[in-house]
Amino acid sequence: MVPFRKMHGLGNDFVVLDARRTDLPISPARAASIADRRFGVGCDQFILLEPGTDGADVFMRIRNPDGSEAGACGNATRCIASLVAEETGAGRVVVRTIAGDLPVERLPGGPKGELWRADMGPARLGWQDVPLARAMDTLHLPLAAPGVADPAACSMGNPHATFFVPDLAALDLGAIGPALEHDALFPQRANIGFVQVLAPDHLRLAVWERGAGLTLACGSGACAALVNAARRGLTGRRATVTLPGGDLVIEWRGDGHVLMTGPVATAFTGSLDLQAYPS
Ligand SMILES: N[C@@H](CCC[C@H](N)C(=O)O)C(=O)O
Repeated sequence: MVPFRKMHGLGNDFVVLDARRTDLPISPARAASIADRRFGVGCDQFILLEPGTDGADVFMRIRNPDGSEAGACGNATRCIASLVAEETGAGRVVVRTIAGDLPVERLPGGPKGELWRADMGPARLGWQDVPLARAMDTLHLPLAAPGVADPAACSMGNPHATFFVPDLAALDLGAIGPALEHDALFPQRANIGFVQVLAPDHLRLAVWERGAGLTLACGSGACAALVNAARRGLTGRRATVTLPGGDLVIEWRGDGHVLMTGPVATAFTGSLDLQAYPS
């Protein structure tokens, strides 16, 4: 039996397995079946911890419930930093992903007395960075679906497109999300954000996540939403982003790095029999 921890950031939930000391045979298919909400434990992202080296405290491998690998997961970055900090007592943790090293700090605040602030790295704004299928201005993509049009795109280590809408509640996100995620403009598919600007320092956001569908919160999506809103002149460079699961505070620093502050939680721990899931 292999121990796991179920964590979440604002209801964006993760099954976390620890392969730092013992190698664990986790194929994409096995991760997907553990992530299945009916036949497995169930989660929005499956997280495998591997040893950190050369300045990183831990390596975090991220898989969506369809088995695909992601370069970034903002909510999991905070959760994994808090898990490592619990072990070491450190207030600062460097989480490595396939997209880069993300320093995370513990701060006082929030209902539980602590929040975690992750430096999610620089927002990347070129069409090749997202990536998009061909050269174009990432501030205006030729893409539309019923009720939405003209998104902006950027990469936060994973691909994001952000639509700005007058009324988020009026959209049927489950109906329009899948086609947008798979549009031919996105050779690696994309996470699709839908943003209602409430004030120059407050956004309401819902995200149809690549490989996962609608989630209660998407940290990298909140970073992309603030960056794209600021690029469009709709907000300043710091805003509260209200997601279905709660609030994140996002700041796009002058050097291009994006800081994300929010809570973490452990829902429960358990153990699972890996052999019960396809290899
Ligand atoms: N929930 C995440 C993003 C997870 C990865 C994403 N679905 C992708 O495939 O890029 C977050 O909090 O950022």
